[in-house]
Amino acid sequence: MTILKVTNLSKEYDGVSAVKNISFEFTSGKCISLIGPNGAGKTTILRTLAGLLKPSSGKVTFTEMKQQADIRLLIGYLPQHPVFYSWMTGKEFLVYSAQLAFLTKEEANKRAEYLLERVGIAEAKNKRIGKYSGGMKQRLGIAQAIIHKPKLLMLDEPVSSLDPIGRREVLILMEELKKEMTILFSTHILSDADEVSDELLLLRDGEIVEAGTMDKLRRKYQTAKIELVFQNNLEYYKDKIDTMPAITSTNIERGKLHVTAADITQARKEILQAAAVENWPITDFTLNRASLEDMFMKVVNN
Ligand SMILES: Nc1ncnc2c1ncn2[C@@H]1O[C@H](COP(=O)(O)OP(=O)(O)OP(=O)(O)O)[C@@H](O)[C@H]1O
Repeated sequence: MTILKVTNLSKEYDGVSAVKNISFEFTSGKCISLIGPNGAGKTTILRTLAGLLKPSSGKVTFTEMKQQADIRLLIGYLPQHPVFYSWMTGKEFLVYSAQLAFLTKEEANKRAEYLLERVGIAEAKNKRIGKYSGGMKQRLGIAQAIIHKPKLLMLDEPVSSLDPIGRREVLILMEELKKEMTILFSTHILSDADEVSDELLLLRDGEIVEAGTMDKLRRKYQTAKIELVFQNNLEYYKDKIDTMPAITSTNIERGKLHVTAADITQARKEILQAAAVENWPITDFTLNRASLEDMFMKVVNN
């Protein structure tokens, strides 16, 4: 079931066009990532969906929202740089946040205890937030964002500022939470998106350049890379490989011939057949798939 529908959304800041006429919709229960380089418009989209920014044009519709209902009841939002009162303990902070969300003191207490467990920081509940690690702060921020049981949780770059341990903790938490709610999060790292999201929206300069599942993207963009080392005459073999139908590009770097191709099986076949027939002096043949980051660069720079 569709939970959110965005139609022809645009946002301009004093003549700067940050989001340009984008449309998409989400099905409930999915985890969707907004991916794009710096300045692509991720934060602007999230802030607009959260009701913190007014669109210049276009429409955001939450299908579950009753007329006159407050959008904030449906959404939990964790900004890229959340601000905490570092002198408060984690528990005090959540109780305070729950009371701001109109829970009674007793309910707030119960919800805070539950969420401290849920996000895995119960042991540190009476420690001051100033003493928390980056990963713990981020988990506390997520607990605060879901204090009022929203249907849609939006996280702006939730793992970008974390070290590998903190990053792992938060990605695991997101993996668990996505069973309970729809999650939309932004990142500029494709491998994070690959790990937790079901669907991706790839942005460049305020526009959606690709949308769909990671598998779809892989099929469309992933290229193979072959590295070859020859005993001699590198240039000669480069010219030969260049003319093969499956090969996209070749270049020589530090004594190695780097070859890219869309169809790895076909490329390997063409090279190895020629090598066998003409007895090429190959001393090394390495086959790699391009990394996710290579793929990201390809999509955003297209
Ligand atoms: N308050 C503002 N006033 C003017 N321009 C802004 C403002 N906020 C963002 N922009 C511009 O809008 C564009 C999109 O910015 P936005 O922060 O949404 O991108 P982003 O993808 O979240 O980037 P990052 O990864 O750096 O956070 C950029 O060109 C940015 O400079």
